[in-house]
Amino acid sequence: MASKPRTLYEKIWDAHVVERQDDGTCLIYIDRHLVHEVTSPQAFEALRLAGRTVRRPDLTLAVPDHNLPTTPRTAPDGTRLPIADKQSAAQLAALEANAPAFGIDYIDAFAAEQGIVHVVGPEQGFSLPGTTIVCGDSHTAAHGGVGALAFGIGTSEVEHVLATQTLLLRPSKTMEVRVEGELGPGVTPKDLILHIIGVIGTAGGTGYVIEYRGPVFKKMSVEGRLTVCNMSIEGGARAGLIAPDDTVFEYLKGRPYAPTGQAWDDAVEWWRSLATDDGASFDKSVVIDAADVEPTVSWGTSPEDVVAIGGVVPSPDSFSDPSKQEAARKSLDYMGLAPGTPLEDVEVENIFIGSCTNSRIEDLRAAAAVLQGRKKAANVRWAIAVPGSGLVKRQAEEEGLDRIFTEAGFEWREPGCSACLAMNPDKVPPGERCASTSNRNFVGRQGPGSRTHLLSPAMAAAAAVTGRLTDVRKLMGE
Ligand SMILES: CC(C)[C@H](C(=O)O)[C@@H](O)C(=O)O
Ligand code: SF4
Repeated sequence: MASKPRTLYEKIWDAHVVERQDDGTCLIYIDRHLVHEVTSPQAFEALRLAGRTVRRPDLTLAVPDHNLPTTPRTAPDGTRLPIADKQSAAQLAALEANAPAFGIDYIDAFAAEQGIVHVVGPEQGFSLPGTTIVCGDSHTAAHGGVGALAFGIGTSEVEHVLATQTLLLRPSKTMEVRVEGELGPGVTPKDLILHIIGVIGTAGGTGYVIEYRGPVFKKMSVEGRLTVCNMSIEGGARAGLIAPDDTVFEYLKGRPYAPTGQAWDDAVEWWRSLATDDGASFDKSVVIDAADVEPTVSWGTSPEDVVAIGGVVPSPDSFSDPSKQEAARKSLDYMGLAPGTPLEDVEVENIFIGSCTNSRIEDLRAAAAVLQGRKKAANVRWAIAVPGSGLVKRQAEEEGLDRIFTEAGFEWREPGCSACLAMNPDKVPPGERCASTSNRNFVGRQGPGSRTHLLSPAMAAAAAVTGRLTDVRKLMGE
């Protein structure tokens, strides 16, 4: 008898069930565990107190990112500079001590490979198709871009995975986001995922794992796929993933943690078999026409508060749901915006190009293409470009992108989470706006009182040049 058609998610899930309980809860094997400094100290401490070891240190990789300053980490004479903030320093020191104590691979703050954990995983070939990947971090969904089932976990689960290499989980429902057609010029994967979240809402994916399907994703680079999957959590989903294909295999081949020789060939054969079967059904399906996606920006304090750049700040009354009306009123008050204002009239004082959503080489290239031969506007006080990893930084420097950024008036920084969230010195001052390529525009996200507008790297570069939110297509080909 032919087996029932299954989705990509179901195939990965089934391949990792260690034990299934009567109520449907499963003990799931975890293939890869990424660790950063913020959510790991208590987990390691708990292991220590219980006298436990890490079950599979070889499947665990640690790297600092959130608390690191992005200014130079060493003095000109090579001395390592101290971290001023006490809590940050303590968390970084804990990771630095815990990794060798528990025998875990550790990329330290001074290594060329250091970077944001979600940039480092795929870049090192640690994140592989068909694997289960966890990290004590909500944006772990990013790794779904290489066809992994990847999701964020809490600190107590970090401890559980460290100790057992397994997790107790209930299966998720399946959701398909199918994008038909082709994205237009100047419309990027970031615009697409902002648009998708605008359509489904921040609760649209709750209880689901999303599979992004359709011709747009087949043509999309790995970098773009990581951007899309990264923000699945902003649509409420547990994880997001895209079927692995030759684009992914070519990207991963030869990377340090990727399999080699016969093991590589065997892996590719299995990876090819993971695509959702014809006839498999999803619990929910959303269809998006790529032609409807424009360069998109956020106006409020939730990632679903998005509008095409040619649009206006919406009126709270335009929402039918009374709680959304109230939320929109509060958002607009916080953001200092009046309904009806054209987005292109909104001035920005800060530009942040970075974060695990948009700090890969393609993102920097897209921003640099807009900035080439141009300068930031006089009202733009602070503009920073923060590569997602030391390897991205080096590649960008080899291509001369750092000079394009600095000549345009940007600061060229060391890798880290930076101004994505206010856990390190990179902050947006109260009341100021930031055109930001990150993934969250929550109240206070980039510093107390900061006002975030989410957008793509090309759009952030356009905003830097004009000092206002700007349709990048107007600057293209000029
Ligand atoms: C600090 C960390 C736990 C947090 C997360 O889980 O995502 C951070 O990375 C974020 O983006 O808000
Ligand atoms: S870059 Fe931002 S979203 Fe990504 S892990 Fe760091 S803080 Fe979280």
